[in-house]
Parts: sequence; structure tokens; C-alpha cells
Amino acid sequence: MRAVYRVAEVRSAEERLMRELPPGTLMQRAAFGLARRCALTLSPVYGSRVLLLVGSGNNGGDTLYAGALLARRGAVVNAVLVGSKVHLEGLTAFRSAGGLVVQEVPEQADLVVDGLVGIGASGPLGAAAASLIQQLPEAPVIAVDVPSGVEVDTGDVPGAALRADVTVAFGCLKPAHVIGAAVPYAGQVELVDIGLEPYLAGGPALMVADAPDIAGWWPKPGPESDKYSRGVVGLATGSDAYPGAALLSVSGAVAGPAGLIRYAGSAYPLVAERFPSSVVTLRVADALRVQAWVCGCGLGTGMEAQAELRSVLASPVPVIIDADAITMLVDGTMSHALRGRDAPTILTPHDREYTRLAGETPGPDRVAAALKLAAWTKSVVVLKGHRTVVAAPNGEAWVNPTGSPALATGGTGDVLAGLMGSLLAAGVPPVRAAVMATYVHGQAGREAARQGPVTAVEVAAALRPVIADIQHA
Ligand SMILES: NC(=O)C1=CN([C@@H]2O[C@H](COP(=O)(O)OP(=O)(O)OC[C@H]3O[C@@H](n4cnc5c(N)ncnc54)[C@H](O)[C@@H]3O)[C@@H](O)[C@H]2O)[C@@H](O)CC1
Repeated sequence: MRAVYRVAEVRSAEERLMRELPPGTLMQRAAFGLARRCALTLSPVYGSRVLLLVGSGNNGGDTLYAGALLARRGAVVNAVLVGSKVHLEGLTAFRSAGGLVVQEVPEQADLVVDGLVGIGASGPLGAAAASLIQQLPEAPVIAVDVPSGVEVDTGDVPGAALRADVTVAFGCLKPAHVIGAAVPYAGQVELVDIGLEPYLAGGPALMVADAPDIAGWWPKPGPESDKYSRGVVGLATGSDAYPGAALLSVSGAVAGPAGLIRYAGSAYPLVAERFPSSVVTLRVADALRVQAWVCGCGLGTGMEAQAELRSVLASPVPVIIDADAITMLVDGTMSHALRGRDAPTILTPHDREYTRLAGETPGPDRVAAALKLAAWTKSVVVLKGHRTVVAAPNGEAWVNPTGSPALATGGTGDVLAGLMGSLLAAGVPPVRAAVMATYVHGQAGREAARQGPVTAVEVAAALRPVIADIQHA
């Protein structure tokens, strides 16, 4: 897993570290890592043409020192300086290595290095920088620390920004590398160790899970396991109007680790036919014991649906509130029932559902938005999107790295809710269940998209091979 830190934390860690090092050491480490990555793209360095975009701060300084290293290895390195000042020592080193400062953007380059702004950026890119990035030659772009033009702490892109193929991140990941509209601007993010990690004392803003985490956390049945000890998941989903939602949620649940599925709802004949291993009833009240409930996918919002949601909220087990059940929570009595629960609850809103529930849009800071709703509802919030955020009332937040635009299609959320419910029923703690389900679901979306256009049925079908791949990697 990877930890992601906000600018304030990075800055104070850098200050602490710099106090223990000779002046300039940290920038030299950063520049060396950057130059090495540039060399990899250029290979060979000798005779290649490199264009540096140099802003007025330390980000520009890193870039000039890296340019000097490349120039010493025989690259033709030109620098365009933007802003009222420049990192003077960096510029001296660059010039004495044979680097050239140019006024006009060259027509050709083998590599563009974006050192306009790093973590010191504030607001949208200034006019000179914004105009410069429109004039660049066709070439791979390596961004220094963060792509220029993004809000580092939120991943928002408030104006013009430069799209990088690779971002060389110094010391640690920052939110713009993993969340928001900034993610495609960052391209492939590669970390350069500058010795910062032991000094990051204030705790991460976010965590990102990886495949070995998911494999390690996945519940595995042992010789003593039986269907009940593996967990029983209940699904109160689907309706006469949306029977497909019942099938999709159950198809997500059957890919998970639970030992038994109980379905409660009007689609029960269909579910029994398609999933003969499930146990079906018409109502939540008639279902026997479960270890977790999934409620809401295609459930509707009428009187019957409300009664089912009330039954689920009253149960003493972990609950996932999805889709129509989120809409029903807007009713004050329901949200009261939610806040009165002792057992864990997971809410899975997309942006419109978030807005209905919170009374405001998530806005550009999706992590802050998810954390706010989590604190207010005392629930784990899964704020769905291109990079889904999982946030807990205690301030813990995760971002899912496997999202795919392929998942932006009807019914994929039902599959996700079913899988998450199965993990919860198997005893996985709520935040982890949400992180695991979104990771696997995102990967399944990507796999399904390899075969062409994707529906939720293909995503559900891809879950099992994806889980097997992760476990056996
Ligand atoms: N602090 C440290 O110890 C280290 C910092 N490093 C580098 O330093 C960077 C941070 O440096 P700085 O704090 O000097 O800040 P930056 O270089 O990121 O940006 C600050 C400069 O950019 C200008 N600027 C701010 N917002 C702008 C906008 N929207 N459009 C155009 N120009 C804008 C400001 O006038 C200022 O001169 C990091 O991202 C990293 O690249 C690395 O050298 C590693 C060590």
C-alpha cells in the first residue's frame, strides 16, 4: 500500500530533513532521480534534444540541475524560463554544463521536462506558463514532482495544465497523483526516494491499496470452514420495476468469499432460477440470520421499499446502503435510524446521490467531501467516481487506483455492492471491505473492457478471474 501526503505535511518533513543535511543536498537528490528518469526515456542521452520548462521556484531549480546532468552526458538542453525570478544556483550549474537559455520554443525536441510549478503552485497556471504549454513541440513530457496546472492537495484542474507521460514524484505521493481530474495529467507516476519518508510524521491524507494488499486481506476458507462460518450475506435489492438489479447484486455477491447468499425481494423467483445456490424470500423480515445486508440496488423508493430499508437498518449487523436506499435516507426519520445504528454502515453514493444526501455537491475536494459525509452519518462512505474514495468517520481515507471509465454504465454499482456485502459478511472490517471491493471491481471493469463495450454483466463475469489472478500473482 502507498501513503499519500498533502503539501503542508511534505513541506514540514522537508524542513526537518533539510536541517540535518548540507545545503542543497535534497535538491541534488531530486535532480539526480529526475535526470536518471529522463535518461531512460531518451536512451541514448548523447545527441538528444531536451526542452526544459523552468518556473521561478525550486521546481524550476530541480529541473535546471537535472538539465545540467543531461547536458554533461551530451544532450542538447534548452531551457525556457518563465516568471520573474529563477533558481540562481541551478541556472549557473545549467549554464556551466553547456545548457542554453532560449527565448523561443524550439520546433523539435525528444523530451520536454515540465518544471513550471511543483508543490508551491497556487491557483490556476499563470498566463505566461499557460500560453507556453500551448506551443510545445510533439515530444514525451516528464513532469517534475507534479504536473503543472493541478491543485496538488485535491487533484482538481482549475485551468490550463500540462499532460505528462511520466511524473517523477519526490519523496512521496501527493493527492494530485492519485485522485481527481489531475490523474490523467500525471500519467505514470514514479517515486524518487529523497530520504523523506522517516520525516513524514503527521500521517497520510490518503492511502492507496495495491494487489498484494488485496491478496493478503482476502478471506480464505480453512479445513474447519462451513457455509455459515464463511459468512452469510443478505441482499434486499431489486423490485418489479428493476429485477435486473437483484440479479446483478447477487452476481457480485457470488464472486465474494461469503458461504451463503440470502436474497429478499420481489425478484426472488428470478434469483432462485439464476442462482440456485441462493436462499430466497420475499421480505427481509422472513430471511434468517445474516452477517451483513446489502440494501437498495433497484429497490425503488415506495412504501414497501421503505419498510425493507427500515428492517435492514434495525438489524444489528453491518449494512451497505446503496442507490435507492440512499435516496430514501434523505427522509429525516431514515437518517435518524441510520445515525442510531451501533453496527457499521457503508454508504455508496455517486455524485448525484451525494448531493441529495449532503445538500451540496462533493466539489473539487472529493476526499474532504467523503470525509465530511462519513463524519456526519457516522458511516463509511464510498464516494464513487473515476477514482473512488473510501472515507471513515475516524478520518481514514483511501482512494482506489483501479477505476475505469468502462464502469460508467448502468448496473455496475449493483455488482460492486453485492461483492462488498459478501466481504463484509465474511468478517472483513468495513473500510477494508470497501477498499477491496472497489479495487477488484475496478480491475474487473478494465479486464471486461479489453473485449469491447462493457455492461454490468461482463463486469460481474470478470470478477472471479480477477480475484484469482490477484490471489495467485
Ligand atoms: N523544499 C525542498 O526541500 C525540496 C523541494 N523540491 C522541489 O521544490 C518544489 C517546491 O518548490 P517551491 O516551494 O519553490 O514552489 P514551486 O517551484 O512549486 O512554485 C513556486 C513558484 O511558482 C510560482 N507560482 C505559484 N503558483 C503559480 C501559478 N499558478 N502559475 C505560475 N507560477 C506560479 C511562484 O511565484 C513561485 O515562484 C517541489 O515541488 C520540488 O520540485 C525538491 O527539490 C526536493 C526538495
